[in-house]
Amino acid sequence: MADQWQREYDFAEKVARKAGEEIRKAGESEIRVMTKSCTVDLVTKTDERVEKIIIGSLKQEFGEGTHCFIGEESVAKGEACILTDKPTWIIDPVDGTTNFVHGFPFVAVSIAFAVNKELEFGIVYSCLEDKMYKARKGQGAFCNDELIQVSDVKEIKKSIIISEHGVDRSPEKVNKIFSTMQKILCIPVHGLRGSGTAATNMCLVASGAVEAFFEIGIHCWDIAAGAVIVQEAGGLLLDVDGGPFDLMSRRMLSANNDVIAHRIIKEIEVFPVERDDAPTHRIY
Ligand SMILES: O=P([O-])([O-])O[C@@H]1[C@H](O)[C@H](O)[C@@H](O)[C@H](O)[C@H]1O
Ligand SMILES: [Mg+2]
Repeated sequence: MADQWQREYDFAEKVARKAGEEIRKAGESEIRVMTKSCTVDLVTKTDERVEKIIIGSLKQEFGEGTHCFIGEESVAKGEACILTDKPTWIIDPVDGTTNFVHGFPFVAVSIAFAVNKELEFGIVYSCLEDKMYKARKGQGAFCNDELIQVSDVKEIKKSIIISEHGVDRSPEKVNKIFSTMQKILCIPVHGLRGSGTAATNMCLVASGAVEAFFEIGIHCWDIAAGAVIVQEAGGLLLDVDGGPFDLMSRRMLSANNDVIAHRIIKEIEVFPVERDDAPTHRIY
């Protein structure tokens, strides 16, 4: 069916815009900060409220029980994080919570939709910049309705690379992250960056502002929507060791092309993380 999931796609954009408005308004008043797995893993009442608004609106539009949901704050409260073949929404209500708390101006709403474990579309609304990124499988990627494309740079020495350090601050992991960054910086690349939101980082790859973004320790809700947007903009997704991308593995490299991707992979010091769908999963 040609327009299958079109209603879901259109509605997701509306919901993302509404969620972004809520986040912008909430940022104008005092923000109540709480923590999750550790003292640097922040969450606010806005994260929880916006997730409820998104899931509530989707249930109201498409009916209770027709779709499954994986939402960052619902999983934090103990809901399962298992991707099945059923139509499933994968939601990060506030990607860049630390940015939101500090007033650092990159915060995104990330909404993806998967069927038979395949991503059908992704919406990333970078709400403080008012940039609506979206992509549907096979139909290109857009920012504010303009077609976007990854950069055509193939020389690593002419690239900008993004990585992030996440919230797990165990010294062995931090050492590996910074050792990787040092090696990449000294290739040398033009620069290293990080916006503080994985969803936005992926949109920066998709729109050609940077050549690659990788992270070990991200979650499916941080990257599901961005994954469609990068691919539809002509980029690729891989595991950080060069194997196939696995949404639930918490390991992801997105790049403009395979030359840049494989040059970065040579430098990445991989460390173990528990999968999102592991039965004993602890949230980081
Ligand atoms: O917690 P959150 O702000 O939704 O998401 C975080 C952001 O995407 C950050 O860029 C990334 O480095 C972390 O790994 C994520 O957990
Ligand atoms: Mg996130």
